[in-house]
Amino acid sequence: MTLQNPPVNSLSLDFLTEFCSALEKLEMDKSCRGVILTSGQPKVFSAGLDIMEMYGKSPERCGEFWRAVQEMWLKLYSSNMVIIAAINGSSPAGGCLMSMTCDYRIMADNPRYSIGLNETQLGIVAPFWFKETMVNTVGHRTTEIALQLGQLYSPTEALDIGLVDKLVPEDQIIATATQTMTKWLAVPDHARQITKSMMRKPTIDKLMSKREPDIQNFVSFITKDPIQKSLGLYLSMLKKRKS
Ligand SMILES: CC/C=C\CC/C=C/CC(=O)SCCNC(=O)CCNC(=O)[C@H](O)C(C)(C)COP(=O)(O)OP(=O)(O)OC[C@H]1O[C@@H](n2cnc3c(N)ncnc32)[C@H](O)[C@@H]1OP(=O)(O)O
Repeated sequence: MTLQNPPVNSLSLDFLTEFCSALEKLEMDKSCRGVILTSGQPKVFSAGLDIMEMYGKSPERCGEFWRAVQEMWLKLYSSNMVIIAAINGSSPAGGCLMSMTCDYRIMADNPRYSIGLNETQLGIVAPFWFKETMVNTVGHRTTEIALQLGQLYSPTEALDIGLVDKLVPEDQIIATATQTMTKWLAVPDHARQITKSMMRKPTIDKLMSKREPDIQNFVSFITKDPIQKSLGLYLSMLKKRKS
């Protein structure tokens, strides 16, 4: 699957809806046992959640958006398929979350790229299921530091902490992902799927049982004046950096 939402694959409501429906089709296709997730945009895997979906929007729309974010995470994290992330560009926040839901992460070895959950840098807070996905990936202490600082890691740093599994030159990323897929698909599906579910189920069940309160919590947090102000400042910083 190639992410195509120019310019930076930000995760808007429309894009998330389309992504989930494409993933569902693959999930139901018995002949499809694995997916390589990559970006069709230069330099960026995904810029994370579309900030415009969280800025100046009605509570109803924010709620609809957050449900789609939850759906994307649930579909990816609980997939029966082998999902390999070929991270061919920067992958902050929601982009990092998406990568962490995959079974294996291969990142292009380019020091200009970065990956991490940088929410606190925007004045927002990574919800419990973002946090738990990271704990499940890199452990509790590293997550605590990473989340409080809103740390973005270079590919080498990400490999050091286990946030990605392998670095390769960018032009070898798909070939490496394909070789890795062959190895993962050599394991009998049922045994691998039961094992994957055993590892991830507690986190998935937790969100499933708290979906509505999680949406309410997001809406009440994101629509607060100081949070809207922080997002506005961050957006203008992004635009200024460009000029
Ligand atoms: C209780 C729970 C409460 C809250 C939880 C909410 C959770 C949120 C998780 C998130 O995912 S928040 C999003 C965080 N994302 C970021 O901080 C990434 C910001 N973007 C970048 O750092 C860079 O754009 C990039 C490294 C991804 C790519 O850099 P570059 O190739 O130089 O592109 P530009 O910076 O020039 O960006 C092009 C264009 O795109 C706009 N843009 C970038 N990111 C986003 C985004 N996430 N949402 C919306 N728009 C984005 C950027 O402003 C530029 O727009 P122009 O109009 O100036 O072209």
